[in-house]
Amino acid sequence: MKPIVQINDLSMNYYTLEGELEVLKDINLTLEEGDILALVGPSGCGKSTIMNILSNLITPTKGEVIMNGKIGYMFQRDHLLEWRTIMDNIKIGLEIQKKLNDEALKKIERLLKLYGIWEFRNNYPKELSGGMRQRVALIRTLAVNPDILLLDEPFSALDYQTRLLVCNDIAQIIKNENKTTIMVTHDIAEATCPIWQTNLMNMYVKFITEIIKRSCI
Ligand SMILES: Nc1ncnc2c1ncn2[C@@H]1O[C@H](COP(=O)(O)OP(=O)(O)OP(=O)(O)O)[C@@H](O)[C@H]1O
Repeated sequence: MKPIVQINDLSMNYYTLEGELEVLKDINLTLEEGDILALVGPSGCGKSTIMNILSNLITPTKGEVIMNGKIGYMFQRDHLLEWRTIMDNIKIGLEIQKKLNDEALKKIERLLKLYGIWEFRNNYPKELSGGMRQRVALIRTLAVNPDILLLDEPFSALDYQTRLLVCNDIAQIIKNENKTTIMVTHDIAEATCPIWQTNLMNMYVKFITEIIKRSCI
């Protein structure tokens, strides 16, 4: 089977007035469809740098990244527009891409009903809890039908208790929708949350140990 994500000998150096900063060195990995990759490491170890390279925002110093599919990006904060209803927030990506057709609307309806947001579709973001808002943000990302999900610390804006719940919640949705996912977190507990792990049969969680080791030196 053709890998959906392939990273070959990826290195990234930043050049600043203070000199050269080597952030990533010779990273290699392959993801098949449905795999989940957790990039775990403390602040400053290069997690956002990898995500920026994967989403083509910056060019690596060396190596190549092959993404065989459409990318959906979910950020730390939900970035819901407070003046739009939940439904209008979810539709926004499709509106921009001019792909808001009957099929897309049916998909949104299915996701909203399945993941407990349907009753809130005409509410405004401020009327929802932090966990629900994050679920809405994920549904908005899924609505444009991405093949590869990039999640950048998706739970870090939530309080600890909500985080535990939402992590399971989001993991379950991603598992159900069978999306190839790359998640950045500094929290090992988050990366190993039970639902990611029970998925070991058809998905797996990898740790980029090079990053963890390098940043702990
Ligand atoms: N544009 C840049 N120019 C110079 N140095 C940078 C640049 N972007 C990031 N860095 C440095 O590269 C290192 C890795 O940064 P990066 O943001 O990728 O880490 P991170 O693991 O995502 O951190 P955090 O968890 O705090 O977001 C840090 O030392 C940072 O200061």
